[in-house]
Amino acid sequence: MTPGYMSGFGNGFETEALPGALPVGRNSPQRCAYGLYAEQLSGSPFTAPRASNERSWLYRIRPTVAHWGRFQPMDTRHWRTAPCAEVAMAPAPLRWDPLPIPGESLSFIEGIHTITTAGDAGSMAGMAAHIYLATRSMADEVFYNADGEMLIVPQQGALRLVTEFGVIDAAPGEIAVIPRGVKFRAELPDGPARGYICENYGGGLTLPERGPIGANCLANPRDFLTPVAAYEDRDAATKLMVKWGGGLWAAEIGHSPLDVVAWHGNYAPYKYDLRRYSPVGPLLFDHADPSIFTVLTSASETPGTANIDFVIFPERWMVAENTFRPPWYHMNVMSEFMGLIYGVYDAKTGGGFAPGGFSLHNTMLPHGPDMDAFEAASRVDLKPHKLTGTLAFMFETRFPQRVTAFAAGVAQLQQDYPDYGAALRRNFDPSRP
Ligand SMILES: O=C(O)Cc1cc(O)ccc1O
Ligand SMILES: [Fe+2]
Repeated sequence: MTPGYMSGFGNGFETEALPGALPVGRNSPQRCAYGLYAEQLSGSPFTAPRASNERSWLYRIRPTVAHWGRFQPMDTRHWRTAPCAEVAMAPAPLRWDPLPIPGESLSFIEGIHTITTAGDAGSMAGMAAHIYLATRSMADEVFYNADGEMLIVPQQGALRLVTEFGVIDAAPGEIAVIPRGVKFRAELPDGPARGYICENYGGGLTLPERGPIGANCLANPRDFLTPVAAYEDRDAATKLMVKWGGGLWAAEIGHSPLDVVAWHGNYAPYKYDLRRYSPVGPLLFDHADPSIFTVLTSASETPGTANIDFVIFPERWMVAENTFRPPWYHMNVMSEFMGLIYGVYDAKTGGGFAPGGFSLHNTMLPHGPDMDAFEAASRVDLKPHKLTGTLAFMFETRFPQRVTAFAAGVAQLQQDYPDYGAALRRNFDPSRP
């Protein structure tokens, strides 16, 4: 089965898997078609301004209260939630080799390994950066996250996300976003899978303003795809898992809660192919701030200060004249978690930043190109040059990120990375302007 999608970002969508399942011109008829129940899922406060007001109406076989049970606490394994101060780490740049996918049986949920947490989930501010390592499809298990929205970045192996709203297939190079409160199961159509997750405790991810860029380029709304309604009518023992208040809880219920026959609204999961991103950049000289490559942003209450920016470093032409083209050396009030989906990242050509690996350049910690990248970029003949076959990304947040005990202790933490700066040679010669 190939999932069907509707195009557009944040549209008021409507979709029905059975004809006439959606009420016409109203949300709550006295009796819904086919004996369905109507249920509203609100992603924003009822009174949020129109531009940020998010809700959908779901017409389902049973309302969520009937999918409910007595929840028992589950082992959270390697999943952590902010605030989480497990270890004190000296200020240093940090980088990890890819975590291998283990041989043991791990579902998408069981395989979540938190690397950093930031802010405070209870205050609905901040985020966590996770790696997922999955070896088995979820079967008769459904999950939803009350603590945050999940931005999923596959790096190896595809995911099939069977959600209440419909089915999303996401392969490396694509991303999928599951809003807070949306139930889903993750299946592995190609076998073992690895990738990154940004768990967003704050306001929902949305498209950034384009400002003087105008009406086109960057991430274009029509490239975002939301699934058409698809439902399961299945009375079978099912484990419903909920992440709530930093804990994981499970209840046994007797039916699939993915039973939404029709829905309408603007609060729904979606996917996006990062290769559709149309970058805009420096055409003559200098290196622009990475904010030009923002795909999605989660606003905070302070204008211009994102709770999270999701930024990519895609294939693109480098044309700037008399310019050091890779990222400059810098210190940033925002903290930067980076991952590499494939290829080579232009600031780290020394081989230490591998696809599937990740790095953390925390609040006000200095970082920049490694020695190989600096030497090559300062001497290269500056012809127009295309960076090809590369896709890196950054989860950037206004909050400092705290490393988990797992990430601080794992064998893939590169012990020598904090010293890469020391390899940069002194070139100063006062007699040579
Ligand atoms: O540190 C990094 O590699 C990410 C980054 C890239 C860039 O082009 C400018 C600033 C920045 O933080
Ligand atoms: Fe940076």
